[in-house]
Amino acid sequence: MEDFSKWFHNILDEAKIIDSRYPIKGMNVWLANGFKIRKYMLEALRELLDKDHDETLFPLLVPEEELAKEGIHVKGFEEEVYWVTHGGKKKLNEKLAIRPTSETAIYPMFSLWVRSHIDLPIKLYQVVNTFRYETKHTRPLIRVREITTFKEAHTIHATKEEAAKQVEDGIDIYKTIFNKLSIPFLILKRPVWDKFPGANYTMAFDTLFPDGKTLQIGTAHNLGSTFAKTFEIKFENENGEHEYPYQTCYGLSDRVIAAIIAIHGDEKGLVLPPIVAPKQVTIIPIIFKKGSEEVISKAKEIEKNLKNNGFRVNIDDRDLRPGKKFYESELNGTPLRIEIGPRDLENNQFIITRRDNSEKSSFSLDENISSIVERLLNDITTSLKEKGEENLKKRIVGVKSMDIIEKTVLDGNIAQINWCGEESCGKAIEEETNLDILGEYGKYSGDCIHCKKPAKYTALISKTY
Ligand SMILES: Nc1ncnc2c1ncn2[C@@H]1O[C@H](COS(=O)(=O)NC(=O)[C@@H](N)CS)[C@@H](O)[C@H]1O
Ligand SMILES: [Mg+2]
Ligand SMILES: [Zn+2]
Repeated sequence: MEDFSKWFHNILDEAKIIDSRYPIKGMNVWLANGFKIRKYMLEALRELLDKDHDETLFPLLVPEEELAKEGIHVKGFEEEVYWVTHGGKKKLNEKLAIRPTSETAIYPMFSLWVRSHIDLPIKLYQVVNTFRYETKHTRPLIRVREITTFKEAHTIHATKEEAAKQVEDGIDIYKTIFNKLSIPFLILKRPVWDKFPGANYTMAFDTLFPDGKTLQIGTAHNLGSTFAKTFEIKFENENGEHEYPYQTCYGLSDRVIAAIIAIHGDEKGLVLPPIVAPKQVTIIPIIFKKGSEEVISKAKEIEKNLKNNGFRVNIDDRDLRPGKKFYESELNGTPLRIEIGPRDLENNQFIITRRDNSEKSSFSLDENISSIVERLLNDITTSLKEKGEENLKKRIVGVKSMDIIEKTVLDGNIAQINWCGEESCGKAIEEETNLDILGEYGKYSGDCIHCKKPAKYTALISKTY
């Protein structure tokens, strides 16, 4: 809890996820191991999105006049935008923004593409790097200035109802991907003062880190027709009238990788859900002088069988003590480790150890090893998810009076409080506790914890990144 930050930075280094020594603050290098985890996470995400979105790619740079068009939006980002002002030695006649997010790159093109209702809906996404000159404390993967893994989906619809449905679809996609990644989450409607600049409302996914702080790991926004009006996006409906369409966008980032590392990791290192593990099984042959050829050939046979069944498997046959190999496979979060030595051959067995709960079991070499591995990997995914959800649920603590909110949060919990729902009261609560209201969370009667007026619902409040 207390030195979570030290643990987190160490593990990024020792498990070769990123190198944060790049000479620009908030910008880091993806190392091979981390890059694979990111690759497999994006593979799973694309598989979901590609069902009914088109992947596209828009330019990195946005003309200043486009960025400035939507007043509230630009207000929300003006402190964070990086600017390009020169081409070589020549001063550009118009400043170019480096996208902090891509509404202002994409929507001028929507205005060219959308003419009639038959052009709708459009559902596209891109996976790009975006840049935000974050002034709050930057942290690798958690709060970066180059957001390297920014998946942003943007959709446009003929009716308000369709747009509202799309926000729900975006939420379902995020539920599915976070469940696949065994990341526990809460879904909350952000208070009006904390929604995405230019949005009608923002639905956010929060998860809880071991240090008791919550991290917003994804958001889905209903943009209404605000941007359509600003960017002159209009369509001719069936009766030949011109209407403004309705839009949504939903995004996630490098924070998803941060959550996988932070929530499941332990003192030995990473604990990876199989879906993103660079190696899902590592075979460690226990070799002595005599009998080593049989052990190696059996290991090769097992490796071949697992590879043919689509598992990411390797044999660690380096000339190192087994203990060192165990240590490394645990540090890297490899879900399953197979040990096989001369005595196991005599007993016609092999040993499998799970990384998530260190459970060791032996199996006969005559059994179907691929179905054993398949079952164990599924068990790991499920148990990581359940353990995470259980811990998160346990950490939501009902609080009845203002003066114990802070203590509750300092103990690593999220406080659930009665709230009247008034903005002024909500902001006063945030002010007094120096915490953030995450949003509405469930129905409740009783009085508001702060102003004693009748509560409209309960809200969650926490320390946030
Ligand atoms: N500095 C940052 N570092 C890492 N992740 C970030 C950072 N800023 C935002 N994010 C993540 O990016 C997600 C989407 O960002 S956002 O501002 O909420 N929404 C958008 O930009 C919309 N255009 C949807 S794509 C956030 O939910 C958060 O998880
Ligand atoms: Mg921000
Ligand atoms: Zn109140």
